[in-house]
Amino acid sequence: MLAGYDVPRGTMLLVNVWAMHRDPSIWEDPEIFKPERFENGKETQKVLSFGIGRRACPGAGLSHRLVSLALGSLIQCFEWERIGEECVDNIEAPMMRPATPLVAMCKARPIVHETLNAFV
Ligand code: HEM
Repeated sequence: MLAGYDVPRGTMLLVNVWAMHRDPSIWEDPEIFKPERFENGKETQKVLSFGIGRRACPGAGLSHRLVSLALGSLIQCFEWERIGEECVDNIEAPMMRPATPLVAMCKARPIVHETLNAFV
């Protein structure tokens, strides 16, 4: 029995986490980018990107660190610029890709040259 439904043993259940993460009965302004909603651990228990419970992703801690490191490095080491004036298109294509690719220009910041020069 699961949420009132009789689910036979061995049934494969697919959870629509995409829809749950955009459910207005669970989130305030679900479509708005509001990273502050997660400040001080608020709302983090509602994020299911890594699953939940006994079969949750054991790589979640590693992934959080790696994504933070990669994003931080991209921001710290490069200056980023859009190459057009059009607004960023948030419409998604299947598999959560943007429907229109975001094309940007990046330029290494001086810290990158200084760091690389230190090794030559
Ligand atoms: C952004 C990166 C990642 C995401 C979004 C992600 C997401 C997930 C999800 C949704 C599951 C299924 C949980 C469930 O069945 O309820 C899972 C399972 C799993 N993940 Fe990840 N994962 C990521 C990275 C990693 C990494 C880096 C590792 C290993 C180093 C890893 C190892 C595993 C393993 C072994 C399972 C199976 C756990 C089990 O069935 O008991 N994942 N992951």
